Amino acid sequence: MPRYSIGFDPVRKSNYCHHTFTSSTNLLRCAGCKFARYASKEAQRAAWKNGHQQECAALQACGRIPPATIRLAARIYWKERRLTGDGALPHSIESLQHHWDDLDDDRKQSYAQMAIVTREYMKGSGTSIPDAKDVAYLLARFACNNHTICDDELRPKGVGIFPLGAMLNHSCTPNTMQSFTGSRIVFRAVQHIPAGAEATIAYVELAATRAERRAMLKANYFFDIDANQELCVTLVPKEVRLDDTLTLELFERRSMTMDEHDPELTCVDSDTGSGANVVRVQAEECATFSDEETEAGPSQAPAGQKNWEVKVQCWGAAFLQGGNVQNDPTTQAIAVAWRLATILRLHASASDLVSQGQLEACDMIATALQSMQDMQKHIWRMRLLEVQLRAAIECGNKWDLALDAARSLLPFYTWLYPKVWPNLGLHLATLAKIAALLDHFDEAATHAEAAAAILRITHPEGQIVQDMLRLWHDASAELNANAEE
Ligand SMILES: C[S@@+](CC[C@H](N)C(=O)[O-])C[C@H]1O[C@@H](n2cnc3c(N)ncnc32)[C@H](O)[C@@H]1O
Repeated sequence: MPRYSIGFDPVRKSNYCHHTFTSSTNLLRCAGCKFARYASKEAQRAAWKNGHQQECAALQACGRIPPATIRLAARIYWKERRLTGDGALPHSIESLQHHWDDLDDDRKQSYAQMAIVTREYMKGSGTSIPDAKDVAYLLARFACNNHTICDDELRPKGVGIFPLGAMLNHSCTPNTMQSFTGSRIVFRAVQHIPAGAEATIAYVELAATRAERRAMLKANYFFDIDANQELCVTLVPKEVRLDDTLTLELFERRSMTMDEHDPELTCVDSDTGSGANVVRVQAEECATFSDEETEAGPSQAPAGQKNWEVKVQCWGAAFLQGGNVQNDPTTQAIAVAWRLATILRLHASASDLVSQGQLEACDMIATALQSMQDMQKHIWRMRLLEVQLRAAIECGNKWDLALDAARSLLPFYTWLYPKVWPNLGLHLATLAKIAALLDHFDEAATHAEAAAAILRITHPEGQIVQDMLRLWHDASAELNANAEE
């Protein structure tokens, strides 16, 4: 099955080959477009045959680098024209869902404009140009079917269409994950899958509330995780063990009921067990507040002003547990919403500061976390801690703070991700490294061992597995030496 992939721009200071997607410190630059980079002469020759010949001419004529999706669309046409000679796209691409009829007018318009840009760009190659409508549909297909090609630490390198991989449906409790070996997509089982079961992946970030995941899936993939529907599913022909790579062959139409056991995330503190009803009481409450803080407290934002929209439904409970909620839910909800609006504002400002390398973010996050003492299992506490961890690592001298943030994040990730999942493995690896740096060898050994156990499955060829095994070994040796003293 052919695959189509394109690298992101070099402005991201990437050091990977545009054909094989392997990293190298010694890349050859294309003498024509001066954009594409290759790990070897062989890779360069293969890329040339796979569409770079036309791409190179188009890039030179264009004078700037178009966005990755536009380059990918053009590349597919060039590659397929070479294969079929008539410019028609193969059935494996044509049969991918585009959901055109579900798109609103703005999005249709946006794809139509991108199609015009794609055609303009393709003109520079001297080849014939596909119909604008076909290009717009192809771009719509990308949105529901493409995969972001990432490195082992989940940093994006490029984008690709893998027609067979695009057959996998979404589940919030997936049994499979995708990873990349060079430009190849590989699906690995993250749990035991019996023969005949459906293979599923996660289309969206799993560390999100159910309401957020549902909204993202509706907006981008046009289905509702609450609705049972019949659709084409990908089956696993024979039993797959936990760390096996999947062979996907069978397709069948089945009714989907996969979301029944999807855990619902709320901020309800499971220790107290209270508050669950409050979430229901407030289920439809939604308040919009001005971004400006006023002494009078929350106020409805004037039209046109930047708003924070705060949905009370998924987080009101823990905070409200002490209050007499049944008597006055709306007042209570607005008070909570106001507090959360402040937290969201601090989170957004601190994230901006960290991206710009400014380190006041740590103090800002500390203030926001302080105001969430009574919301221990709240999703926004997790997000604040994530920014705090990034900020503390960026500082380079706040390792105690980084360790505290990483420790506090672990229960969230253990709770939200499947037991074997790359984000969980990578977080354990970060935790192990920080603990080792601060001479907490016991903790470093425990987390490095746990990280290696997960990453061995999710990244079997990754250097990170070797790093974790070495760290585990070294930290254990330090512990033994300390015990003998
Ligand atoms: C990448 S395609 C997956 C393959 C798709 N089932 C097909 O037959 O072409 C993504 C589309 O599949 C459908 N889909 C994927 N997961 C689903 C799910 N859990 N429930 C309902 N529809 C789903 C949605 O229409 C979505 O836009």
